[in-house]
Amino acid sequence: MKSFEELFAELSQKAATRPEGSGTVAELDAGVHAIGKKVVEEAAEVWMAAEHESDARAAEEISQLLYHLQVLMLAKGLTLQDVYTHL
Ligand SMILES: N=c1c2ncn([C@@H]3O[C@H](COP(=O)(O)OP(=O)(O)OP(=O)(O)O)[C@@H](O)[C@H]3O)c2ncn1[C@@H]1O[C@H](COP(=O)(O)O)[C@@H](O)[C@H]1O
Repeated sequence: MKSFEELFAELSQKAATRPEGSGTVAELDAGVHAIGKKVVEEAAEVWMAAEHESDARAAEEISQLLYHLQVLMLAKGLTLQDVYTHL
């Protein structure tokens, strides 16, 4: 288990060091357009799980959406502070 901040730190490290086999690196290489499509797909899965599946499934889908949002932030060069400033 990890926090939002801990995941962002881990993904930032992956983006910088580009380890072999990292799905994050592959997704970053696919670019903003592809990552954006993944965000939309995951958001739809969150909606479907929240409406039709268990709370546990909804939580899992939400975690995946948060992951893909963080990858999009990294692809755009956005920091946590850039986002938090709007909360
Ligand atoms: N939290 C996540 C995470 N959430 C979702 N995903 C990715 O998002 C996909 C979402 O699953 P779906 O079932 O919706 O997708 P799918 O359509 O079956 O998958 P694809 O065919 O599109 O890959 C998963 O297959 C993962 O590729 C994640 N990939 C990585 N992480 C974490 O990110 C960190 C870095 O991971 P790597 O870069 O892979 O080392 C690690 O701590 C991981 O636990």
